[in-house]
Amino acid sequence: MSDLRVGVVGVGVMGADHAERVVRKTAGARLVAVSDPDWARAEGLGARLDARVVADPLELIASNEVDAVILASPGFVHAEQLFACLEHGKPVLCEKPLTMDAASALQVVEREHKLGRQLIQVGFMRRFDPEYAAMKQLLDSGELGRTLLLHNVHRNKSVPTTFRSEMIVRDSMVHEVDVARWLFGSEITRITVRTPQPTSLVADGVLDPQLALFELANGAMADVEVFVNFQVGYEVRCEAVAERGSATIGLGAGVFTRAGGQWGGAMPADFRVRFEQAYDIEVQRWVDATVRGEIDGPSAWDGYAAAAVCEAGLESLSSGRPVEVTLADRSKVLG
Ligand SMILES: NC(=O)c1ccc[n+]([C@@H]2O[C@H](COP(=O)([O-])OP(=O)(O)OC[C@H]3O[C@@H](n4cnc5c(N)ncnc54)[C@H](O)[C@@H]3O)[C@@H](O)[C@H]2O)c1
Ligand SMILES: O[C@H]1[C@H](O)[C@@H](O)[C@H](O)[C@@H](O)[C@H]1O
Repeated sequence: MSDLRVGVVGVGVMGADHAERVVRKTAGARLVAVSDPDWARAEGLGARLDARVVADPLELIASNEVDAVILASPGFVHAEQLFACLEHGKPVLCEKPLTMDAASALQVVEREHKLGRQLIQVGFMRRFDPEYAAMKQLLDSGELGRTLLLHNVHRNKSVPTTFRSEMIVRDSMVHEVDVARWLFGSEITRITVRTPQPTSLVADGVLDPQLALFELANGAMADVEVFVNFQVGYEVRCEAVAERGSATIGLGAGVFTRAGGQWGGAMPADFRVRFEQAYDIEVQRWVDATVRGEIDGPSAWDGYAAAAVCEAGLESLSSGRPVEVTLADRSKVLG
């Protein structure tokens, strides 16, 4: 069987990381093309990884030389590029968020459904992280009884100054939205986002950190603190509280002081370090499934459901009130 020929669209932080991963760590796949409006960036990476540089992302997607696409462009261009992937029958691993709002995400789900074949997998990589996966296995085993609630912490060392309050919901909190839906196997029906006084280390008007509460259809709840300018390092924790015990992931051992880049031991600087294994497993399983003509991970529906929750979250962020999540009827959309 010949290697899956992969093209990467958008080769900034995440796209360059995935391109490198395809070349160095993924079996059964070959990087053949990269595309980015920043020509110098694409050219540098293409030369280093021996991949063709294509100026127009849509041309890369349409190319007969590309079997499957990794989409790591900014979220606001995902919809157009996903439609192109569907039009050309190209399997695609699309970085989160699927699209910028629930309406366009639902259009993507519907367009894919019409094709009668799942081509889209969404980059909610935490599902592939060995710690999260072990926690899910434990909770699903029923050993701790029913899971009642989740406490989540999501902290980035810092983000670019272009990162606004809405992005904290749509780009960062969206991971906990997916984790909660996945761990509970239930939809989020209501979301409340509140903000304490913001850190003084960001521009005026940026509401960082944020605290959210998710209420799920099965009666469970999840809270999350998202703080994207924590200064110290990258920290993602999740504690599941069940009837007969709790399970926590993302903890180092011992000392609880966080200062000067240290917490017990060293803290990872960013998601590429903390979730390296998750990204590796995600891409390998996506390649293997694509060769079989399937997906093996979060679907377009998962991307849509997360977009719908984030949209309600943004409304709650501005009103401070709980907002019901409006979700299309899955059985009607997917038949
Ligand atoms: N799963 C994760 O943990 C994770 C981590 C970081 C980023 N992401 C996601 O990955 C995507 C990229 O984020 P990033 O941090 O790499 O951003 P980035 O700004 O570093 O890179 C984005 C790249 O896309 C290019 N670009 C701009 N418009 C484009 C277009 N129309 N077509 C193709 N490329 C275009 C930019 O020139 C840039 O090189 C986003 O969707 C983001 O949410 C996911
Ligand atoms: O785009 C990134 C990425 O999704 C990371 O996993 C998350 O921790 C960041 O907050 C977000 O900005």
